[in-house]
Amino acid sequence: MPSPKARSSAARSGSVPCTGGNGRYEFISLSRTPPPHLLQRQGSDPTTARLRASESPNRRRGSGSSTSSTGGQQLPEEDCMKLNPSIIGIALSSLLAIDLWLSKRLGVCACEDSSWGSVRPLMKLVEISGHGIPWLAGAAYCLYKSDSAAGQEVMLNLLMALVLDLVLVGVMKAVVRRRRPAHNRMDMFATFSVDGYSFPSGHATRAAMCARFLLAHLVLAAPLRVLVLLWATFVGFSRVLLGRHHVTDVVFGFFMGYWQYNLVEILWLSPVVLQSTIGQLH
Ligand SMILES: CC(C)=CCC/C(C)=C/COP(=O)(O)O
Repeated sequence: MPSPKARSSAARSGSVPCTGGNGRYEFISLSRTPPPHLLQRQGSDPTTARLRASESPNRRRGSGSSTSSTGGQQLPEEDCMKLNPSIIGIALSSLLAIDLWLSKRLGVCACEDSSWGSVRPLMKLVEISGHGIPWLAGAAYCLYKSDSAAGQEVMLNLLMALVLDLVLVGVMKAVVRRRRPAHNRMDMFATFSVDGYSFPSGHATRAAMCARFLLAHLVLAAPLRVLVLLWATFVGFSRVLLGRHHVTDVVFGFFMGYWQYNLVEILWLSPVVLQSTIGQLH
């Protein structure tokens, strides 16, 4: 019998124990060609037959060209690479499971019968405050009413930012196609077809982007700055409470909105650029 130490070192080195003709255990390597007397017996040994059956087609074909060295042993590259995706896969599915569980637990305003169903109307008001239509209409109205060049510039760029946000979120939703939580009631007003999808939360991206925009260009008083930050956080949180989104949709949405504002700053439309563009059009 091999000692436990020998057994564990065999497992590490990728060899399997099998009995030789004299009844003693001999170790054969899975990645090396075994001696002929063992090769003959492998077909009849159930353990080795199973292991051979689970070998990759490349290895079965005897392809020795694609190898990498691990601990002195030559292992096929594909075996080394399989390890990482499985670790990432396990981490991702664990995160997904936690996300689903947490989102379900937090969806306390998903319908009137839910545990916090009585505050659903309030949550829906918060939802409207982060909806695209009031923001687009508000920015367009302020642009129309503004009589200073600086005010018009800011409002025009806010409009551009809102349209950019709708486009980027729409593309992302269409690519990822994550379904909304099962407990969500699809009773939102004015939605695009991609809003049937969940990832990322459009309200969260808009809230994060608009909050940065307001803090940078409009709101100066400290209490109002705090209020803007609280509003953005609450808009994101309300998405999960209403059962509209998973937690990860909102967290990603906040990051995406924050990053979108950087893009808005890069693409900023200045009056000089606008005038020269209009001049070229004429
Ligand atoms: C019709 C317009 C102009 C915007 C749609 C806004 C909307 C309904 C986004 C969906 O947000 P969530 O992804 O957070 O549910």
